[in-house]
Amino acid sequence: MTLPQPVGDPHPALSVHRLRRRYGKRTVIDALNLEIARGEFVALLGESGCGKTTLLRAVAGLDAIDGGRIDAPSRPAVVFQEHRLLPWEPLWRNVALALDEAPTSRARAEAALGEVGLGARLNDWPRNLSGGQAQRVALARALVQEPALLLLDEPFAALDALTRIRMHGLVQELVARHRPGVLLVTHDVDEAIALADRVLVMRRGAIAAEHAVPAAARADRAHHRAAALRLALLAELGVAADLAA
Ligand SMILES: Nc1ncnc2c1ncn2[C@@H]1O[C@H](COP(=O)(O)OP(=O)(O)OP(=O)(O)O)[C@@H](O)[C@H]1O
Repeated sequence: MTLPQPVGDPHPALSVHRLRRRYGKRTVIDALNLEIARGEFVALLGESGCGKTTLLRAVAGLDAIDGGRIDAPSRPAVVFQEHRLLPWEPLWRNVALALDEAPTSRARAEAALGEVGLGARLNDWPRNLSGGQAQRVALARALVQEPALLLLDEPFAALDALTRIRMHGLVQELVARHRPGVLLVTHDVDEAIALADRVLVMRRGAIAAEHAVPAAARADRAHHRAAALRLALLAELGVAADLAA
């Protein structure tokens, strides 16, 4: 007897089926479907107000939904645009608190801070950190939980260009080591191409387009395949092609 073959990943990091979210009478997310495999990096682009943050907050369990289903194997970890560190706790405790006071939480927090290059600052305070360093702590706090799904809501948007490039390198390293599924919300087309395996374009509350990112485009932003993808994404985002040159 031949059994039917399963479709897609049998144990995805995230599965969203016909999600709906309303604010009052306005439908902001409408019948949205999304699946992210373990170890897959997905970037979500879309013009302001199309519903990206609403989707991310629903997936994080921070907001109610009005219809459909969200399945994730465990609680996702989230990094926001602001670091959201507790100013009265030293860095190691800011990270350890994500582990609900497990007996090993201090050692694990220290290891996680080491991974983001802050192993020498364990007892320092959030007020003494630069914006990039604070986002490193936020990343350590997310990854120490060993999440199956990592949600990144424009985590580099407030950083200067050089720090942002360094953070891209760090995130690539960390994701390669920990292999969570990742959903990155960003406004930056180049950031999406540099980091993601797959880029989604959201429009009016649903996924309107989807592109796999060729490895050559990810590795080299000057590669012709990166340029072609960039133009296609900008066109889908409604940015005129002459601006994209
Ligand atoms: N709490 C709320 N109450 C009412 N409307 C809301 C609320 N939160 C968001 N909205 C509306 O829902 C729509 C989607 O908002 P959302 O923040 O998800 O967009 P976005 O794509 O993340 O935008 P941006 O890129 O500017 O962050 C917007 O029109 C917004 O005004």
